[in-house]
Amino acid sequence: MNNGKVRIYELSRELDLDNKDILAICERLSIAVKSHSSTITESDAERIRAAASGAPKRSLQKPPPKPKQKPNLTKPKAPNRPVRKQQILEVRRHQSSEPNSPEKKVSPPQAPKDASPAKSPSSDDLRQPPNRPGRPNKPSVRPPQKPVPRPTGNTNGASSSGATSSEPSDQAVPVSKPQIVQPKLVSPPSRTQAPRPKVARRSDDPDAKIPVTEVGRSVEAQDKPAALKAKPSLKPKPVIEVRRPKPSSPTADETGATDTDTDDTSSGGPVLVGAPRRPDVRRPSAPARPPKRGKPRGESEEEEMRQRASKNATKKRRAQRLDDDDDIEELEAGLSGDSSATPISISLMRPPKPKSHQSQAKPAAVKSRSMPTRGGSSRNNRRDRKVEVVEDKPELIILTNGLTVHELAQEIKEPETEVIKFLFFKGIATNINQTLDIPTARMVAEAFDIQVETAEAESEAKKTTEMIDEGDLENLKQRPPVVTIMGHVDHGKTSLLDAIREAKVASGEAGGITQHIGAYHVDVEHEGDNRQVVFLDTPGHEAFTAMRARGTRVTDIAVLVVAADDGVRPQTIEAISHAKAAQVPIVTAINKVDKETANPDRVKQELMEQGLVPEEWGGDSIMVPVSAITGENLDLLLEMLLLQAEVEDLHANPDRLAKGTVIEANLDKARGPVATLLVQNGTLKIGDSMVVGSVFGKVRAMLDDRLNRVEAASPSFAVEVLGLNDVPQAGDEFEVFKSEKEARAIADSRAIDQRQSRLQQAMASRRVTLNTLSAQAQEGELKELNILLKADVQGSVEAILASLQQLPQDEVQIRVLMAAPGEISETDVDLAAASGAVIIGFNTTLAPGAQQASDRLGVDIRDYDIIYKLLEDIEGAMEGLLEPELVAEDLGEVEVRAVFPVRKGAVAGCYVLSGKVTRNCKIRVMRNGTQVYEGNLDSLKRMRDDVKEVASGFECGIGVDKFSNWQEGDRIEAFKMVTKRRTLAGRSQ
Ligand SMILES: Nc1nc2c(ncn2[C@@H]2O[C@H](COP(=O)(O)OP(=O)(O)OP(=O)(O)O)[C@@H](O)[C@H]2O)c(=O)[nH]1
Repeated sequence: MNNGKVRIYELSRELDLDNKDILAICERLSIAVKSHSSTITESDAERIRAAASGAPKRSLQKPPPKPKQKPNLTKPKAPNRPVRKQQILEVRRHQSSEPNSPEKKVSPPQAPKDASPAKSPSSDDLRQPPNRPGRPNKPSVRPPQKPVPRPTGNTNGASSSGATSSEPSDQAVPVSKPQIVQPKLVSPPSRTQAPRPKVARRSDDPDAKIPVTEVGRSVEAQDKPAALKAKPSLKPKPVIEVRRPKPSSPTADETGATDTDTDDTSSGGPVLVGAPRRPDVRRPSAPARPPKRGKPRGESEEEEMRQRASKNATKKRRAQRLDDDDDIEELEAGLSGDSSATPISISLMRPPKPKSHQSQAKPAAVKSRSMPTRGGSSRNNRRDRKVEVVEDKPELIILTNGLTVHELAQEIKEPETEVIKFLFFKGIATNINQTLDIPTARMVAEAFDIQVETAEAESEAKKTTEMIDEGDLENLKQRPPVVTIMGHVDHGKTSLLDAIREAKVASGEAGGITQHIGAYHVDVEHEGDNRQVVFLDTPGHEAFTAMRARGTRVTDIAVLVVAADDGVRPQTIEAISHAKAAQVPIVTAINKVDKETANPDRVKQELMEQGLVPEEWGGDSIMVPVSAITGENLDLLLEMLLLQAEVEDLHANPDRLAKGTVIEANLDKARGPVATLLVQNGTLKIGDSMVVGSVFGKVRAMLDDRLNRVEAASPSFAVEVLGLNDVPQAGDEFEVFKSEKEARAIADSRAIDQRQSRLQQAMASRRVTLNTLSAQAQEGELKELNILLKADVQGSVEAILASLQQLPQDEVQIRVLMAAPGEISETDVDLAAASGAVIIGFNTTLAPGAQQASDRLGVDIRDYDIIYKLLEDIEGAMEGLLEPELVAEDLGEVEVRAVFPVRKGAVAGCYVLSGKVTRNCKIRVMRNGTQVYEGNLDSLKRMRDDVKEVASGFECGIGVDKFSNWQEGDRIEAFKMVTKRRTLAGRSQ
């Protein structure tokens, strides 16, 4: 002061203001001053003091809670004010962050231009880190700072120790570079006590979880805009640690669950300050991905991360919408074994299709058609190119009758063309409307790997059980056993049956007269009861197979007759097979034990080889040594049959309409159609309306085997029935119906079916005929070789047929009338004779009578045991059917040595070089290697005489009517045309 005057610069020093600030105040207060050396009155000085008291001071280092944040007031005035300079540096560093920095997004500050500090190494160091995206802000190197009191007055005395100390101090602190972190602004003391919420909150990134850590607070203060930091009332911004959401717990993430997330430290330390935050793009667990094109690496990573997060959120929402979360989880698990990485991986994947789409993607019915092994490659190629909706091929079809090619193709799910093609290769020309019989249809189906069962076979298997219905179960009563006698020829079947009948039937009948009706029932005393056994009388051996097969279907027990002196023979084995196939128990009668040569033990031994082990040898097969002549053990045999019947537990319901089987049938001249019916269930009565096969009948009369008229026939009894409209076939089933009308309707229906079947068979037969009468045959171009093939086994048959197909059949066609395993029978000879066929046997024998028949009918029977010999003969036979061909046969060679003109022309004087030349032979005149004539030799002379031929080494004269241009040196080739049998091989060349 000076005489009540105060100079401006003194006042500025007093007020710690710049002179120009004082001058400005003076100007504002209209105090006339010129410079800082001007004087003013004390009163003006007071006014200035008062005015200056509201103005900001040059230093911002004032104690909290009143931080000075105005940039224009924080401009450093001198290097000795590092605190202010560092404060400004801090503000500038933050404001100068890159545009994409999250800080700017959160609170876009306006960087104060005047806050730029003077360039200094320290400021440079501090400026760099925050501007690098993804780079940690090094919060850990900055200890939590406490407010530093604003330095007052001289700051030169500031020591570095004070700067590094974390203790609060009221003294001015000359801050060295590390201390410039201005902890006061970042963490005011009042805020250090603030509770630190442990609640993670969601940032803009829905997946980010934001726990709070104390460490990050200093970082927050660093990065916060200065204007924001200056707000006294500003609550402490928590340092936010962005953690990756747990991919395996999307639900918790969605609901903001925090208890688990706050403990997760695997994703790295704090990376961003303030909220909202973005995820740390540098977290270690994030998969390394190449930056996208056209974008800076950091930016692309950030964008990619954002997209991933968005996709992930979308994915989760989709997953929640889907009912089946398991699919999503499975997909996620399948995509990445590391659950921590699944969110990103999932987001990059196509979302799983809904299940409905998946099921439609590969419908079961649609498949690429693969061809069977048969057929040409062209067909396969065609099929491979198209995808069809096909049904699965059946493994088994059941045929009840013949069917057309079209129907069969539908059954086996194959194109008609394939069936037709297959049959064509088998030598059967068909079209889709032609009917195939069951064997042919079976052959076709089996060629396409489909098994075939016929209704007939099915009924055979069920025959014994189908006779009893469920309704019969309550009324079942014991019935006599039905017994069939089987065995080899002359082993005594008839004798045994007669012996039993005579002993058990005739004895009780007047005169002992019985009638052959194909079945007999005998009375047997068994354990005090009068029991009965019904025997089916098998026909003669010529029809043994069919009737025995039928017999076993209706038979409860089979009596196997084996002659004790002959043992097991082929028909014995066949009978065993039939019985076993029908699951009929066998009781063996070892017959003729009365003979001296009888050896029952040998028979038993042989039977053991066939699987029948006698009881006395530890097996379960009943074997009774009997004699039909002496009657020995006949009672024992019957006893055994009844015991076996008890084991079989045979029952039927007599209280119902009858069902059964035809045993025999014939047309009696006096009585009309007659059939022996075996009642297998129910009771057959006079007047019953029945259907037998396809024949209607009304029972007019019934006779038993003792010529007794009977009114009713109970189960297991066989009766001869009169009253049928037609003769049924043995083996047909019969059934009684309640009303005649119903029976007639069913019979008519069956008759129609049967006629249709016959018609189909006839058409099938005619089809073969049509095949032979092809156009070529009609024109005489096609010849046929009819063959009837019999072989030992089916495999041989097929092999031979396959070989025959290999033979060329362009002109001569092989027509196989029948090919089957088995011996050559008399019937085969008849068929061959009727068809003009040759019988080919392979490893088989002739049935009795077949040879005589073939001799009588002139049928050629060829037997082979080597297949190539068979084929050779077949080929020879085919060649025999080929038209013979004319071939030139050389005779000799003649040289012309002189030409003699004659009246009509010229004759050649020749010399026979080789061979011979004959009159009327054919010649070729060759001149210099060229043929100049070919024709007949008309005159041949030796000397002046006509001769028939001239041999080699002699001269001769040759004249030709149509050729006289002879020249010396001509060569004459003499030859003749002969017929030769053509061969298949030659023709085929
Ligand atoms: N010694 C003796 N001879 C018997 C016996 N049984 C049958 N024979 C004789 O054996 C021969 C054949 O008897 P069949 O009863 O005709 O034999 P089969 O098995 O019925 O013959 P096929 O009807 O042709 O199959 C006859 O000459 C019988 O006399 C027996 O027990 N002892």
